Formats: sequence, C-alpha cells, structure tokens
Amino acid sequence: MTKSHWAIFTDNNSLKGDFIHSLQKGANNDLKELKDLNGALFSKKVLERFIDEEDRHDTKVINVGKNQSVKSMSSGEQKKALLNYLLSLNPDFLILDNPFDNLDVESQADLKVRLNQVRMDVIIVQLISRKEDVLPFTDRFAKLTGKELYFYDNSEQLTPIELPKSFDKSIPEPPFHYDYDKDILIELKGVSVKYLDKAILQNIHWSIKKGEFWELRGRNGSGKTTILSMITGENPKGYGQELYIFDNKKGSGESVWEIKKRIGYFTPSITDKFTGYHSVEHMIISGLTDSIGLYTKPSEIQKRLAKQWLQLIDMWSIKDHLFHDLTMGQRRLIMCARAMVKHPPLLILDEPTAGLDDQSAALFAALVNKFAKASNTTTIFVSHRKEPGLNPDLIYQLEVDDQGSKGYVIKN
Ligand SMILES: Nc1ncnc2c1ncn2[C@@H]1O[C@H](COP(=O)(O)OP(=O)(O)OP(=O)(O)O)[C@@H](O)[C@H]1O
Repeated sequence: MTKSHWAIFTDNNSLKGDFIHSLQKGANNDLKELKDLNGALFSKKVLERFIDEEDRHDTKVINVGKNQSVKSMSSGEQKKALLNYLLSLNPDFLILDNPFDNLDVESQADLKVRLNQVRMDVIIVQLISRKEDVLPFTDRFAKLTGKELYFYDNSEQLTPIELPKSFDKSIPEPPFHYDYDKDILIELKGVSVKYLDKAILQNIHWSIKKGEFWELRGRNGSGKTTILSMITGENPKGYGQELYIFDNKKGSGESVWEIKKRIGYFTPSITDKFTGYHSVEHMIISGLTDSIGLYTKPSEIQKRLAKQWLQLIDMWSIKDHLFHDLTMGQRRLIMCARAMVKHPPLLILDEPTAGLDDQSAALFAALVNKFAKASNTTTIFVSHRKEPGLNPDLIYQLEVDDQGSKGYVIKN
C-alpha cells in the first residue's frame, strides 16, 4: 500500500520537542494514524547523543565496522550513518528533524534519493523550517504553531516569507582598540592536510585581509572545519606549514590565547553552553568579558554598549528577559551580536543559520551584512546553503577531488 508522507512546518514558536516526544510515545492525537506504530527519530540531538556515548564509553553504534569516529566524520557522512542505522531498526515511521541542515547540495540530493528509495517501507514525517526542503513525494502538510497543528492542502498555502526591514541604526563603536595593525590577518601558502592516507586539503592558498567579508563554501567533507580549526588553533595539522595567523607562523611559539583573543567565533552549538539563568542584557555584556555568564557588576560603559546593541537588533524592550526563554531565532541574533560587540579583528560564523526558519535566517543575514560592511572586522561566514540575502564581497570555494580539496577565490 502506498504510504502518506508528512511535511510539518515549524518556526521559532513551534513547541517541536513536545511534539516529537508525543509522536514517539504514541500520544499524539493529531496524527492518529501513527499512534500504534513504532517511530525512530533522525535529528541533530540524536547524533550528538551517539557522539557523546562514543567519547565517553568508546561505544560504536552507528559506525560499527568503520575506523573513523562519528565526531570526525563530515556532516554528510554522519547523517548517512545515522539514517542507515535507524532504517536497520525497521521503524514504521521516521521523524526527520530538519534533515537537510548542515548538508551541501550534493549530500542533500543523496539523502533525498535514499529517502525516495525507502518511502514504500516507512512513513516519513519531516519537520522543516525551510520551504525548499519539502520532499517531492510529500502529500500531507501541516504547520506546528505552539503546540497546535494546523493542516493545509499544500505548502503554497503557508504564509509567505516577510523579509525583515534592514537594521536602520548604526553599528555601535568598538569598545577598545586591538594592537594588530597589519593588513593581512591570516595567510595560507600551499597548505595541505591528510588524515591517515586520505588527502583532505591540497595546496591551499588563501590570504585574508583586514575588513574583508568572506563566505567559505564547499561541500560536506571538503575541509572547511579543518581550515577553520587550524586558524583558531584547535587543529595541529598546520604546524610546520606556511600558515600565518596574525603574522605569526604556526608553531613558532605563538600563544593560542593571544590568537583566541582576536577571534570572535559563533556556531549554533555554543548557545547550548549557556544553560544558566542569564538575562538578555547580561548575555551581550558577557561578550565583552569572554565569560559564560556575568560574575561582576557591569560598568556603566558596558551597560551603555549593550543598550546600543540591543536597540540595533530591536530587543531593548526584552533586556531583562531570560535568554533561555527566548525563541531560537532571537537567541541566535543575540549570540551573533555577542560575538560582534568587541569588534574582534576576525569574526567566524560557522553555519550560523542552521535550524532557523526562513524569516529568522533572513534577519540574521541582514545583521551580518550590516556589521561586515560597517566595521573593520574581517568576517568569514560558513554555510552550505546559498543564504538568501547574504552579501559577501568574496567567496572562498573548496572543490573536492581525489588529491584533496583545492580552493578558488570568487569575487561576488
Ligand atoms: N580526526 C580525523 N580523522 C580522520 N578523518 C578526519 C578527521 N577530521 C576530519 N576528517 C575527515 O576530513 C574530511 C574533512 O572534514 P571537515 O570536517 O573539515 O569537512 P567540512 O567541509 O567542514 O564538512 P562539513 O560541511 O560536513 O562539516 C572529512 O572527510 C572528514 O571525515
């Protein structure tokens, strides 16, 4: 019998966790046909749980028979491994929570082919925040608002995206001056990286200058994280190579702490570190002190700066709200402003829009455009999607081949 497949749209206001939980428990009254069936969940959180188990107990579950740890796989490789494992459990339905996030175009296509192959055997319930992610064979549509499910005949009936007004206030001034005045911040001259016998990067030349706005693009596994982690000092592969970070050759006794001081870094998982009760205002101020939370009374200058940033992102009226009570889109904007507040010489935004709905992603891109143009900070935005509205000056494109990825500079 042909099965029906669902696309359930979610946005910042959807109580997605509760919905997933009720589906898995067979307690959801809206999708009655799934009630007595056996469901499996494909989500980022499930993947993280397997990675954590592997880290702590050395248990292999989704990568049985493979030499590589799940953590070191690219996003495409991780998702493939998770899907194969879940399908081996023979579920009646599969809940896919934003399955295409973090995947490049080719890996998205691979995943779509695989899902198309299994759609006769398993009901697919897709929870998605981007319209372009709807699987072509989907025939049932709904939107989750709060905990209510509203049904539609097709995805076109859902509300169109309203593009945000661009931020009309100016970017607040830098709070202090960094003692780095050279034009080139980062330089890779013929850098190559191998893991075991596998070539990952091949003869990479990339010169990153003051004030530039870059997008780093490349398919899953092309080596984007490898390059970024060599820059931030977390990956030793750069030692002994012609890699210059703030004018210091890698491995020449440079201080990792000095490097980190000059880099603002944001990736969505950083948000998870802030588990305590922090107000919105304190979150911004903690960007000036590099701390998780605030342990001393903020100065008037710090408070004034936080006010300017919150006015810019239109959140001054909620300055006393608790960060963890906000929607995901609001939290991301705050975290982004938090990374910008010091005007670091280099700002790295690693897949910052993953999991956001169209509207929140557009707002986020507008903030990044504004900051990148109006500040002296060099910005590197890493994303798999061509982010609508993002307007970088330059693109560093990694192209994979058998000898590892090569890099090309494209002027936008
Ligand atoms: N410690 C490691 N050991 C073995 N292989 C590794 C290790 N770290 C990364 N790799 C491999 O290097 C390649 C590049 O990985 P990297 O994470 O840099 O890619 P990426 O472009 O950031 O991918 P994604 O977009 O999926 O995050 C992948 O094939 C990955 O499996």
